[in-house]
Amino acid sequence: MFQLKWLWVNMKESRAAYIAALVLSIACNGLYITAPYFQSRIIDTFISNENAAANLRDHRDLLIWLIAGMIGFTFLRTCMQYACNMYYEKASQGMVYKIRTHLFRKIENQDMDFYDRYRTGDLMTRLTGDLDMVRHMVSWVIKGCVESIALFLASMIYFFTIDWRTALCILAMTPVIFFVTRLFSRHAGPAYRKVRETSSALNTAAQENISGNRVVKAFAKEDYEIEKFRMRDEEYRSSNIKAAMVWLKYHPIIDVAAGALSVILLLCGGYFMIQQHLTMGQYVAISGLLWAVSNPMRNMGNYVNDFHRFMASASKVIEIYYEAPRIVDRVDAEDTEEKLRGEVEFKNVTFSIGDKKILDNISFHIKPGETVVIMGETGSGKTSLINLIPRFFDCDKGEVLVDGLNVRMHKLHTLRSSIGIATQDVLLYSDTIDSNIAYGDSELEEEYVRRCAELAAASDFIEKLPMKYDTIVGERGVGLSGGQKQRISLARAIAIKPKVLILDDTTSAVDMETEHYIQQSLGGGLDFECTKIIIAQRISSSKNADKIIILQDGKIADMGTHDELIRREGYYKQIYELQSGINCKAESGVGA
Ligand SMILES: Nc1ncnc2c1ncn2[C@@H]1O[C@H](COP(=O)(O)OP(=O)(O)OP(=O)(O)O)[C@@H](O)[C@H]1O
Repeated sequence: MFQLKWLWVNMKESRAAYIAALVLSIACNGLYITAPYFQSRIIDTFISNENAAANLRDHRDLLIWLIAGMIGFTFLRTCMQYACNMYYEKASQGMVYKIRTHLFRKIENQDMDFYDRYRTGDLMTRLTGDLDMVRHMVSWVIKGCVESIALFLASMIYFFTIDWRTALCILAMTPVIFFVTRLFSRHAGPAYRKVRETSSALNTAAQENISGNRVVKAFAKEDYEIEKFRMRDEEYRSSNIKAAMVWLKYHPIIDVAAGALSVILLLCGGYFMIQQHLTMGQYVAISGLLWAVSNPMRNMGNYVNDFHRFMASASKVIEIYYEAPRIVDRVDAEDTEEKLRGEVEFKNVTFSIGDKKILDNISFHIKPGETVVIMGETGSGKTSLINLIPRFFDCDKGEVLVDGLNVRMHKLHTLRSSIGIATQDVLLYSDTIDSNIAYGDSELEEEYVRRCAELAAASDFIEKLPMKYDTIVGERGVGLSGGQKQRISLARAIAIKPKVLILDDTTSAVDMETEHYIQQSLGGGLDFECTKIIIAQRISSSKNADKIIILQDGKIADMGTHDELIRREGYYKQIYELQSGINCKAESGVGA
């Protein structure tokens, strides 16, 4: 029942409103017995009484009071019900708002590996469907249970005050309902957990499909994907049917038991009326209020259903709610704001993901303002290496230092906001080009945004777009070519005036001429001093670098300047010869 405790904790600010709503609920449902009470008094005094005509003549005031009471209490109950629903809504919306904001903050602050563990569709389900179920629990299920219990108790107390024998006969059905509901509850839990899992799988399939629609089209795999989605949909459908069948199996028993109450009343109530333990007015009052006993019995199954749905959803929400990132600010972290110069050093760094060693004993030093190019075969660990600088991951052994201070000792926000990264997978937001470059900084001057675009060789194509810098790019940059997206991503990294600029294969999709222009810009065009770490595969990118690091299977295979490396046998020399066509010429010479 941790889920219920968790709800209570999260209701802290809305607790008063919620308790007020619960109290009003109880009062409202208690008031349901007033109408039958007045009704029975009217019948017994003015209709079925042998002196009814005389009573009507002599006690007209009483009749008026009884009718006024009936209308007055009904009106009061309606007003209270209105206020009560308002409080429920306010409390539940307030609580869900708080949980949703907290969840989103949690997801935002998670480590990189969190996003490997959870799929986007699943996270979306937690933020939407699951949270809605939590709200449903607060504003509907608990409300319904409290109202049902209040109604049931108030009616039963009223029945006992009328005639304990008839009340006991009606109460005799309760154990049957209780037993059946318990049996149902045991089977409903697993069924609804399955529904929750299949719903998440369905959302994930839809999300991955929609975001990967280009690949689907490119491979003409629409039918394959439709079939895959249909299977998820089928699983979701059958899990829902199975859960519904559990309820359907028990529902008739509960319904028959609740319906039997009318027969019991007819037989027992009729008998006790003949025995003069009950008056006609009292019989009518019990009969008129019988629904207040049978409805809660019927509804119990629905509440149990919803309760299990809530338990399954709340468990998923709670999992993320308490998920703590491992990479956080240390208590003794230094605030190095304004002081960073851009010096980067790796000292015997080893890094693994799971059991797999990705980087092994890496050591190098980059002075502020230097340009360093990292090269190596695909999968050699280049991206993993640069990921350690802004602490997207922490290394297992050794130290990564920025300005002589271990990155773990920097405040995360200061460290990351001093590093500009243009990642390999370019992500643009469905917003204007201007907003994408000035990402999250509405104060950034338009002039400066244009300057950054110029440095990234993006201004020419932006100026040709229909709305120029106000052109809205589609989701993830749809509508732009790969090279155009890369250049906007580069402009965005430059716009924060970083102390360390990291480019992960950022110019792989641009033509040689544009790449040359970008190199010139980065070389002397920036109006701020920064260290550049560039992952590249082209010799044209590394020729003028202060240092080139060659990675091979997570180890530094070689390091030096362009001139030094082409004099040595190895990966760099091979790449150099390949790209400058030396081998080809030699080969063609041999063949001639
Ligand atoms: N999240 C991850 N979980 C497990 N292994 C990973 C993960 N990310 C990377 N790897 C592994 O780490 C190794 C290095 O990957 P990395 O992306 O750093 O290489 P890279 O040199 O940048 O490759 P590329 O040039 O293709 O971008 C690869 O073998 C890869 O499979």
